[in-house]
Amino acid sequence: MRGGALSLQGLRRTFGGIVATNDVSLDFAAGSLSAIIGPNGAGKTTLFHLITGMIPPSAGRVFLDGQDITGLDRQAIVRRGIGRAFQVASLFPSFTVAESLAAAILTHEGRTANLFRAFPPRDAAARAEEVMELCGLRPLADTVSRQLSHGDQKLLDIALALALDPKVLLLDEPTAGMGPEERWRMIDRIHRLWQARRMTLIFIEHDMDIVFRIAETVRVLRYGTVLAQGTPEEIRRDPAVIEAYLGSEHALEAVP
Ligand SMILES: Nc1ncnc2c1ncn2[C@@H]1O[C@H](COP(=O)(O)OP(=O)(O)OP(=O)(O)O)[C@@H](O)[C@H]1O
Repeated sequence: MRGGALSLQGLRRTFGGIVATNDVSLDFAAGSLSAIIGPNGAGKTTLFHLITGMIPPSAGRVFLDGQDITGLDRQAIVRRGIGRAFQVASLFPSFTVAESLAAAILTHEGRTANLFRAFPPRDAAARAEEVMELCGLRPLADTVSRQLSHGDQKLLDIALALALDPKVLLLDEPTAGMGPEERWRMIDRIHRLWQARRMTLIFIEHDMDIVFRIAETVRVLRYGTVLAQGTPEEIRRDPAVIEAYLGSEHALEAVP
């Protein structure tokens, strides 16, 4: 089991007069797969920022495997095992997929001095191989990042996060900007990654079909607070969720 147990306790974050996150307490079991949903402005992305140390909470605490990680800086939190897919593929547009992954691994290990050697050390290269294999990026190993399709760039972003072997992986709208077919391919890929690695996976998603298809548990945010949480079936039938967010047609849909 590679997953870590994540516990959020009373997380609150304000921006001036705006309360983006208000007393959010949520538990994510080690190795679980959860979706976070909610209308625009519900505080989903802010919650990810608080978990990853991008911004400090105004109140509340974050625990990973029982250890308080509140207030640690981003790098320290990454080292503790919380990963997040950022749009990083485009940061090194002239690196190939394999080079980007090796660079991410070396940087993570604090061996940045080695970054510009002609060949990365064997272990970094081997781990880059492994992640490429896992993500289906092997055929694109020698492709320069800027030449990747939008979907493959997003996949590389996920691969870069995975290369650091996270216990908890956060994905913020991993299918944004994709057509229907590419979207399902991506979701299928993410689901298989989770099955292979069993990290704790938490993703923000607006597409309810995707959420209901793959999430084990769904957490619903509204106005910065937790409106509901439960299995997709429970959420689908929750009157507060139906009224606030989903619309009755989703509640009545048959599960595919
Ligand atoms: N840096 C910031 N400064 C001021 N207000 C902010 C900041 N970040 C977020 N907010 C506000 O906090 C609230 C929650 O925003 P957040 O981006 O977390 O919501 P979200 O659920 O991710 O929305 P979306 O689905 O549109 O991405 C919003 O009212 C937003 O305007």
